[in-house]
Amino acid sequence: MISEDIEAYLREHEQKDLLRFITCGSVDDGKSTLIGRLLHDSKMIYEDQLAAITQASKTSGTTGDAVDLALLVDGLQSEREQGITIDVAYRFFSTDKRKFIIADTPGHEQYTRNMATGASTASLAVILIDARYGVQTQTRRHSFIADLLGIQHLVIAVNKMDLVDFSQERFDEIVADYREFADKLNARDLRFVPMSALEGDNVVNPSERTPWYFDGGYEGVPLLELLETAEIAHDSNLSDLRLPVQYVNRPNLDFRGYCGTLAAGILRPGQAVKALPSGKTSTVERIVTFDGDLEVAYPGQAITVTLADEIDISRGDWLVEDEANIPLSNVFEADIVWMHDTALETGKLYDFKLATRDAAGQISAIDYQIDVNTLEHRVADHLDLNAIGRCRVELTTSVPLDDYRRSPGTGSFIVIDRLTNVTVGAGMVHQMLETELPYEFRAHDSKADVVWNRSSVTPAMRAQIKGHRGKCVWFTGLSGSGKSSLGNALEVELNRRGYHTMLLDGDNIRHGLCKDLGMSEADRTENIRRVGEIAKLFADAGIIVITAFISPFRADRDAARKLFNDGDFIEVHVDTPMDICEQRDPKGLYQKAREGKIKDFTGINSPYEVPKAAELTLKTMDHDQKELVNQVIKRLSL
Ligand SMILES: Nc1ncnc2c1ncn2[C@@H]1O[C@H](COP(=O)(O)OS(=O)(=O)O)[C@@H](OP(=O)(O)O)[C@H]1O
Ligand SMILES: Nc1ncnc2c1ncn2[C@@H]1O[C@H](COP(=O)(O)OP(=O)(O)O)[C@@H](O)[C@H]1O
Repeated sequence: MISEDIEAYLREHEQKDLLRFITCGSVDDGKSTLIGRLLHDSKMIYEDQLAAITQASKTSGTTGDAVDLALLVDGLQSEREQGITIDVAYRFFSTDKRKFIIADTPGHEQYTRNMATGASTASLAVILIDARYGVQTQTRRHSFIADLLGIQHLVIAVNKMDLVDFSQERFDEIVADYREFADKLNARDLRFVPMSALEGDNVVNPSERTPWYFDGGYEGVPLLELLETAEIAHDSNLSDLRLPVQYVNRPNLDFRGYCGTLAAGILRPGQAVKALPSGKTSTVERIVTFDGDLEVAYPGQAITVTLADEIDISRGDWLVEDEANIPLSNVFEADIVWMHDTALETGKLYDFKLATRDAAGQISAIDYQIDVNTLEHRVADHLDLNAIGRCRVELTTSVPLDDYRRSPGTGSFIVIDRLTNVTVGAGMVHQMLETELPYEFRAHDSKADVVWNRSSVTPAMRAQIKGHRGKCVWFTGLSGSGKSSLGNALEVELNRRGYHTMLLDGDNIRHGLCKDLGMSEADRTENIRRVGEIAKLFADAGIIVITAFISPFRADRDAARKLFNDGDFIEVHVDTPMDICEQRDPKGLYQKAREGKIKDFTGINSPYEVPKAAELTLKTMDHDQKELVNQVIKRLSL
């Protein structure tokens, strides 16, 4: 169609959606051959290029009589690698269903920064594995970097299947290995394809040599189809409106527009918005673009917005929903990829560009460096080129910020050397440490002067030495339901298996830490708050904490849960019916309560709010203790 009706061709292409992906692997894994094949089989190679590589294949190719498609890509690559700065090579191709941009970066460790750059705009990563060697150090490195940059779709292309006789057994083995490692990643969509890029199996066309790939257990589609159908529409954050203002457009006195790329959320005229950090509110009147006004704008679109009121907004400010409550922060944790030969220095003044805002600041501490090959955490006092570390950033002014995983556009930044103006690092915000509420919410309280002192040994490092992470198993249930007995049995079993544990039990804590508290609702809430904090400290020390408290209120349990990372707090409802607890009555408390001698007794004259979303519900009537303990251990996934 290109030659017959170029206009129609372009129109058709404009309508198609675009997938940006990154290919991770080295030439040895068959990466260049794979890219060459995608370009070739989707007819994106010019006739003269094909003629040239056909000729070159005869003289310098490695594929015998067949055309060596790797030459197409490697020709460019060697050129690039001679240069001092190796950028990311972007290649374009398209099929009937989608347009694609491939970010092609070299696979070696010294190109980590290039890979991070390529990955930062990609929605999907193709991770190449040589079927003969399986999951390698570099597979883990590539997957980790892709994951760090928030890529949610990983396609694991097990290449060179022709060299292992298209063995399903080998493929299964690699898939199992990879899955075990991928447990540590956040990516939510993992696909596996057995392939031979060289011979064309399962790249564009389904291969007859892997019938087992198509009969159920696996995706059963070639790589290209996976690329064409990967569900990326919902990857971007459509719920939190974020428009960082790039510049204010004032061509004449009648028009004032705020220009920027919508980083997250959906924007329509009429939307009530608030500017940050000022907190001033207004309503969107028009969404202006080069091609006319829009009724709706989506993330990634460059727009100019006009507002109903004249409020003071400048470059770097954000427009968000008027109801949004976004704290301003000047101290935060971030993962930083260092991109310059001169190492990162803590305490040195750098410029930071956060979305459209410029701010000065310093990297005040490096919590740890992540070994990109083993994913282990190490103590570090500087970061060399290509190193990645979890750092603490302190800006000289408070700014609105997002967590990178929630909104990459407003949760990332670059670090700039103030003297040379060169970009030396890129970062992803992980956590706000010191926040203040913007504008009218600000209040002064005496506790605001307390700073959070950090230790150089981090929870991750403590966990590494212990051989497991700290977690919390939170038993909740009526008095006499069996919390203490189960907690005790669980601790015995975990100890037997070599885990480091600590049991916190209601009766014991109330003799010491909480001896000032009674059984009123307020006192129970304070009791559980303290227990939650203590449990968190133990977990940070790398210990599996088991708590056995009635903890009757849902909000209190949820507050404890919030102290932990996702997956590290396991709420276990010991669900024993009230009449059974009352029959057991080991301490005679139910009887006393019935006689009116105890006021506020849980279940009788004080409420117990049954968990709605506990990780586990245990029926002590139906199973013996050993079985129940095993259920908990299984759920702990240690
Ligand atoms: N009024 C009243 N209501 C409930 N329980 C009472 C009360 N008074 C004393 N006890 C004893 O205290 C234990 C409960 O303490 P907790 O710290 O687990 O309670 S709470 O979570 O703060 O609600 C509880 O222990 P368990 O039976 O092991 O649950 C009781 O033995
Ligand atoms: N799984 C179980 N099946 C039957 N009885 C149990 C079970 N777990 C505990 N019990 C009995 O119930 C009583 C209360 O157990 P306890 O662990 O002290 O509960 P809690 O700590 O929730 O008050 C004890 O007499 C104990 O022997």
